[in-house]
Amino acid sequence: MKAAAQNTGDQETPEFKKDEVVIHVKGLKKDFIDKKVLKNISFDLKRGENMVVLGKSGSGKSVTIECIVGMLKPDAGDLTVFGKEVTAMNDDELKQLRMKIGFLFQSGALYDSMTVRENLEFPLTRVLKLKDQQDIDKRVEEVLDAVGLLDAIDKLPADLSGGMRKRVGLARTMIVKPEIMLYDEPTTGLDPITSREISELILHMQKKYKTSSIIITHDMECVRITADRIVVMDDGTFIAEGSYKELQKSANEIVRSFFTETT
Ligand SMILES: Nc1ncnc2c1ncn2[C@@H]1O[C@H](COP(=O)(O)OP(=O)(O)OP(=O)(O)O)[C@@H](O)[C@H]1O
Repeated sequence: MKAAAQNTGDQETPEFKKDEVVIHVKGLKKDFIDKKVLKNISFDLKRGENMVVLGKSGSGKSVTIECIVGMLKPDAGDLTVFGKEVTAMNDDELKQLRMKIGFLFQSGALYDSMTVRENLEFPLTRVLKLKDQQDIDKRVEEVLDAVGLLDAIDKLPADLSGGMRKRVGLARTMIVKPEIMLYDEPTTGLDPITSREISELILHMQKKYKTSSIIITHDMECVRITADRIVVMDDGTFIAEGSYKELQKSANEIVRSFFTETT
């Protein structure tokens, strides 16, 4: 059997400034009426880096991401994306920001009545407002090739497996070449082999498009394959940070509990 790919942190063609910070978070706090959800979150995401966030259900992972894209307003702390304070952005600036950030939701969220090609054309014509059909065809074919699904170009989502739909969802997000990718449980609901394929694809897309990513997952195989760096969240704070190998040996019981099934 082929050995699974693993993130070595090496970039194939480092055209970008090494160590450039794309997301800077310091002392982030967010309360809801009866609950302090984010108590003190700080991290920097660097260009081209895959950062995995591990944490129990309800620890505040999704709330952190919702603050980053300006869907939720933090109560305190610094939060800059590409050097700009998110909380100070107006609607236009937020719209611009969101064009540079791709989300991959659990469902993949494809339009059922559209073919794969039409699903992929949609962000090009609606978001990027492209008109040149040759350019559109080229982009659609390139991204489908990257996810290994060129043969499925004229199929409807209903004719694809769950793993294939997830691949098309990833292709549809990547087609606008977002500089930052946010993955919320990308392998949930998939069998182990398909999960591994999706994880390897996330790694492949990082290398091909030089994206910076935050990956929320409980799938430790996905963590092992994709992560340059892992942060562990518990009760609204980060309690540990390191590589897979480092955290696997952690003395902290909560941190180690994530790794017990795979060691
Ligand atoms: N809009 C909201 N209003 C009130 N409470 C919220 C809101 N969004 C999230 N919460 C609460 O914040 C806490 C953290 O939620 P969050 O979705 O960030 O957890 P999570 O770590 O992503 O969990 P999971 O792994 O289950 O997705 C939960 O107690 C949740 O109920």
